[in-house]
Amino acid sequence: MDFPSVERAVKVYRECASAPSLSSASLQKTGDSVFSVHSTWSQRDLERECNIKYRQTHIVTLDSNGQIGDVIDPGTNTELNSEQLVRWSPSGKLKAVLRKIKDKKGDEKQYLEVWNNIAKIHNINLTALDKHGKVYEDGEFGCLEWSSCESQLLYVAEKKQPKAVSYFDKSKEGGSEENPETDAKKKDPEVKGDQFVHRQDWGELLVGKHSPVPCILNLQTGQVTIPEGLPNDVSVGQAIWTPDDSGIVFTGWENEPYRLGLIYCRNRRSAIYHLDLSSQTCNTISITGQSVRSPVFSPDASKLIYIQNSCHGPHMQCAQLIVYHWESKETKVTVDIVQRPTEGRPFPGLYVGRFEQQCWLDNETILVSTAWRSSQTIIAINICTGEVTRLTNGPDFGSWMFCDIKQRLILACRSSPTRSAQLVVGVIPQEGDISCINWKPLHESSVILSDVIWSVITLKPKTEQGSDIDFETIILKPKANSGSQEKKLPLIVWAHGGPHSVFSTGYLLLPGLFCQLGFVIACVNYRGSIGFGQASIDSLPGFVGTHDVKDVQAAAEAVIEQGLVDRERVAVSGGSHGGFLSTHMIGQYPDFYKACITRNPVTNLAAMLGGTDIPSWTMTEAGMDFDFKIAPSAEMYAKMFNCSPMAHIDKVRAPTLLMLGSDDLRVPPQQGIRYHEMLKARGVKTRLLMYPDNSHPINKVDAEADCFMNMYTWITEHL
Ligand SMILES: CSCC[C@H](NC=O)C(=O)N[C@@H](CO)C(=O)O
Repeated sequence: MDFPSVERAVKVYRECASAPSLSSASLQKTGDSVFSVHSTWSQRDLERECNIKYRQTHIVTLDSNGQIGDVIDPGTNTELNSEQLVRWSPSGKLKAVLRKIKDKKGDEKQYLEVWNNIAKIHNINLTALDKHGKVYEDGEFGCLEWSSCESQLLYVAEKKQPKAVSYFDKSKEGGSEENPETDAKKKDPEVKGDQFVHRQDWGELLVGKHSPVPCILNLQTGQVTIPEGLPNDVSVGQAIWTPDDSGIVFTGWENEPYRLGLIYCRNRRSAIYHLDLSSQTCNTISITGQSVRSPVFSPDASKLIYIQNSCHGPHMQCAQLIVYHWESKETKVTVDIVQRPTEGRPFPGLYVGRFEQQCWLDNETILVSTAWRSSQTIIAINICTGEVTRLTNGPDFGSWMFCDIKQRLILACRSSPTRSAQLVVGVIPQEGDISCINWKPLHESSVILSDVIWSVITLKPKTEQGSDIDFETIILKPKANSGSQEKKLPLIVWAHGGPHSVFSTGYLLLPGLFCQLGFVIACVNYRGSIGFGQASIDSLPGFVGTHDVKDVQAAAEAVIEQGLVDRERVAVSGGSHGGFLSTHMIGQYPDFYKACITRNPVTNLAAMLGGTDIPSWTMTEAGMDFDFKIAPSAEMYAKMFNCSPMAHIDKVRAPTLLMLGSDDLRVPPQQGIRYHEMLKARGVKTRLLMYPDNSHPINKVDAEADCFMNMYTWITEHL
């Protein structure tokens, strides 16, 4: 078959990959019925080989009926290159900015700035103060919070460690014997012989983040303090002020007995703490032995909410929403885990990482985005009754991210497989059905794939698979061919990672690209994906390599049955656990798949146990309980090996492209390297691409673009 040329693929990549993705967006009230919307975006710059960040501002007015009036785009897009965190003060009059700048010597410095509407009014060189290490700007621990009186800022930074020196460092000798007291005052404490002590960090994408502590900057004095009374052996993150600024509340993750990688893993043992700043006493608010996160106070300060799920088992789970009454200290589960959604009660449960800073519609209702089958949807939760109302459910956009709420004006970002991100605003009705929102776009999507159509099909596993849990597949088809019988198209079957994650019907870059180039794409949300109830998640551990494999195959067959696809030209793709599935598919269905492309695949769970930052994952997914002190037996290793793609290596015939990130701590590159070597030794065509300075996602701009072109040439050569 004639595939579009490589030049055409480059052109399509340039177009589709130019779609910016939203980093953050917030609403500010700037006058009577006038709001400004500030959004920051990230966009690939193929010429500079980096992601650029820029800010966009829109003005939204409300009419006399309180409905959206005008949307004004003053056209003030500005590139940002040094802002790490931005936070508006409660009054909206001040803006705090954490900035990272390289000095003349090339050393990185962090500054905390405060701006009013005219100019910068404070600039504190945090690096020079030397009270702590780097400030955390990530989505797991990071925070930047104004006290209610707007005179203090709370953030999280790496705890300062005593300087480690050699026993043989002569420059450290001398002074102390002559005048130990004055010398000690001059110098920070030094520890001899600790230079090479291993300090464990929080793993993949959190490298160098070991021991976060809360830090308070007093804007009047310019001084930073690290509060006393913090619990031992706990990593502090997501810190907020108590309503009267007398204390702080934060999430504390246990460091002991050792840290397990945190990113994509919402099952780490943690607790919500309250530290009283004057008495320096710290108490837990949540129950122990759970995984909790994201504490937020209600506007009237009477309630604190947070998210909770088990710290055992799968790495992503359906969560509970907990309400803690600040005065009475009573705790209530207001939204519980949903095992199986039903037709009458379709809400599949909560799958939430962190609440937005402003998530309260009023003192009873919060707004949050969550996975809902194959979509990402915004829901309103009445925290007193636990009632859940779905606010977004239209046919055109499958992914809705809640951004901010001011009064009843809601800001959201939506996308679909054929339309890249678009900011929208709406007014939540004061009375009646709160889901009746007239959404008004602030701009057009920057990329529209007009040659692609998409749909979602629901599939049930066959009876012999002993389960009645259904699953879904998102199908992308080239429009030109979608109704005709003329020429059958090649199919790429795509499996997501996790395994407990999900493809949502938002903008999907790689599937969209291949569809633009004439492929039918099936993105399979096999059983175990999030958004389908906890029973679906729990059905997979112990059956990886079987249930998920069968679901992926059933999805491929179902798409073929629709008559559009040539069953002789089917390829499979996926990264991470999706790579585990891709390599399983070519091992278990060697006649069916004609090519395989895979990113950082898990190929042998037994071998991965000793190399990954999350050894717990390998045991859990193989169906065994993880314990921090477990030393697996030969039987356990056998179990892990037997459910791995490597156990099927002798049957593989499909040409296989492996793309590996050299710095991946989650799935060590050796997983892919060994698989590649085994294929080579068996005479199976294979190619391995190793991307330096890339980790699990392989998302540096040049690497990602190269991955796509190699995927395209590999598939077109072999289908
Ligand atoms: C021990 S790594 C297992 C696979 C990994 N799971 C969690 O980190 C994975 O599949 N990652 C996904 C993200 O969820 C990916 O697509 O990279």
